[in-house]
Amino acid sequence: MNAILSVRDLTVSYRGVPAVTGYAVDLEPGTLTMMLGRNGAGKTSTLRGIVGFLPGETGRSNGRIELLGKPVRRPHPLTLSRAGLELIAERNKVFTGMTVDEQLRLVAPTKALKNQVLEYFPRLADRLMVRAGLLSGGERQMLATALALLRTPKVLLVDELSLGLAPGVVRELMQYLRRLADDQGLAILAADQSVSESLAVADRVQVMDDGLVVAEGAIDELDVEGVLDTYLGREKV
Ligand SMILES: Nc1ncnc2c1ncn2[C@@H]1O[C@H](COP(=O)(O)OP(=O)(O)OP(=O)(O)O)[C@@H](O)[C@H]1O
Repeated sequence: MNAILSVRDLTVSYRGVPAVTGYAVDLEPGTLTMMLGRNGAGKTSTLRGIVGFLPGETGRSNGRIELLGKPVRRPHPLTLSRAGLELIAERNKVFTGMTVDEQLRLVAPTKALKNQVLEYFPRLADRLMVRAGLLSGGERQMLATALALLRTPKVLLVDELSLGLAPGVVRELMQYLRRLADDQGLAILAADQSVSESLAVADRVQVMDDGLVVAEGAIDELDVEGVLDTYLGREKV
């Protein structure tokens, strides 16, 4: 096992009310793990619990986390970002008044890295002078992903990249995740509700229900039909 991020016994609660119990995952470089589950299943809480809540937030997490072989004693989004783990949050925040180029330049350590990241997102490259507030939903997700990549993470956690987007755009974004795992060797854990688009790109799948992982496995081992029928409703792949 060559896990770059390892999580065991993660619990997440809000004001003492548990939202996630006993979560575990191992992420290896170059792999894409998709976390599926209905609204309220605990996907966002799991990802937030891994990176840690900020003081003032109601969420609390507990568990054993190892990043690059080192135990993470008090997870905090900023320290983990510096250590190589980025969370692209649901309804991520981009600065709507700044152009795409201004935001990329703010974060990019070098122009070469900015150009390298833009190669993944030709649509963004075409919209460099556009204010982020005028981008489409899919383009905003691309910008948020590009900004995360400029911090050169080793592990990417992605929350609902597909939220509110048309299936064609979702497929495109999922292909970016696949390529980032394949080309850059990133270990990616992405929570999503777009089942068929997620299954099309995943190496492994975790299904969450009511705060628990209720099914998981490599994509070729998983009883997809059974999981769909039991936990995810009637959508067919
Ligand atoms: N800030 C919060 N305060 C209190 N309870 C919360 C908070 N955030 C989430 N919860 C609760 O935790 C549980 C899991 O929610 P979570 O958002 O993690 O699920 P999810 O699978 O990401 O759902 P969705 O797909 O709708 O975002 C739900 O019962 C939710 O009501």
